[in-house]
Parts: sequence; structure tokens; C-alpha cells
Amino acid sequence: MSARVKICGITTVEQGQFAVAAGADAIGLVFYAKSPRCVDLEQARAIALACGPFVTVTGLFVNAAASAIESILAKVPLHLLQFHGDETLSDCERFHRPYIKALRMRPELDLEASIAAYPSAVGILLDAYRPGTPGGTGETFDWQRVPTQPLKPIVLAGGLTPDNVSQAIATTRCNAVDVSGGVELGPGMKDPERVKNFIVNAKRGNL
Ligand SMILES: O=C(O)c1ccccc1N[C@@H]1O[C@H](COP(=O)(O)O)[C@@H](O)[C@H]1O
Repeated sequence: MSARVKICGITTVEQGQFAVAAGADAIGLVFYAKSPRCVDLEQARAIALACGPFVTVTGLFVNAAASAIESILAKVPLHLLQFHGDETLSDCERFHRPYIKALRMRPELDLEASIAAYPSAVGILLDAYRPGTPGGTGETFDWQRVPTQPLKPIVLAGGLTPDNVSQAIATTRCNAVDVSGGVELGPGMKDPERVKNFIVNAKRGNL
């Protein structure tokens, strides 16, 4: 099976459309004010509606207030929630939507126990750990740490690029990848060529 691909940090309708045209299975809208990729409600709604059916529109949150998430859900048609902070199981479950939980690969992280803590997640996203930054760092982690028989489907993230994504999939045997910085010209500016190459290389399958 070829890998599922999410292009995260889409900031314009045009970027959403070219990601979908290039074969993205999912796009990500960042609702985290400190990110250079943060979108407002109007932008987010326009992008979500422009992606067309059968594309998973994902909302990324970092320790957001429940009321803020509710306001976004009332306006923006999100299919999947991505919790990228320190959200607990009940924080993730309270919206009754499919969700993925991001775990940052701190050296001392008990990965098995951390995955088991989110039994209702549709997947667990593994990202690099940089102290003080919740994600989107453009940094990789040791792919050998990805479990070969995980309790939950794994989404691999962190520093992926068109050049390393095939190797990342071959090493981890994950069937979903997420990228932000590795397909950009600058923060928030997706590069159509890099997006296309990333998707081609991810979907080419394991090396
Ligand atoms: O993209 C962001 O700005 C962001 C901000 C805060 C938390 C997560 C964020 N992005 C997610 O981080 C990972 C790795 O991104 P990168 O490819 O290394 O740039 C990915 O899952 C993004 O969705």
C-alpha cells in the first residue's frame, strides 16, 4: 500500500488546491497563534471548502481552549483534529471527532505507554523533540525508534523532505507521513515543486 500523505500548514486556497492536485490525501490547517502558518477562521473555511470531497481537512491545535476549538468547528468543516500539545485523553475526546495525537520523541519518552494513553485516537503522530517548541521544527528524530508493531497506526513527521521521505518510509514501515517545513520556500509558503516531489516520492512506496 502506498503511504498516505498530509501536507500541513496550508495558508491559502491556492496552496490547498495544488496540494490536492498533486495527490495529497490530507491537508493541515494550523490554529496555533505562534506559528507562521497560523490561519484565521475565514482563511481556514475558504481553504477547507476549496479542497473538494475525499480530502481529509485536518485542524492542528496546541493546548487550545475548548471554547476556541468549538468556535472553529462551528465554522470550518474539519474532518480530523490533530492535537500537538500536552492534551490529555479527555481533552482530545471531548469534541467527538476523529483525532490524531502528536507525541514528541523526547529521549526518555516511554513510547508504548504514551501510545496506549490515547486508545480512541485514529493514529499517533511522531514528531521530533525540540525543547520549547511544540512542532514544525523541520528536525528529524531517530527513525529506528518507531515501533514495528505499534498499538496504533503511526503518522511519521519531523523534518521530512522530498529527499528523505522514501528512506523514512522504508525504515519505519509507516503508512502515513506529514510534512510542513520540508516543502516550503519559507515559513508558510509552500513550494508546488517540492510538494509534488514529496508526494511522488512518498507514494512510490518502500525502497
Ligand atoms: O507547522 C507548524 O507551524 C506547527 C506548529 C506547532 C506544532 C506543530 C506544527 N506542525 C507540525 O509539526 C510536524 C513537523 O513539521 P515539519 O515537517 O518538521 O516542519 C508536522 O506534523 C506538522 O503538522
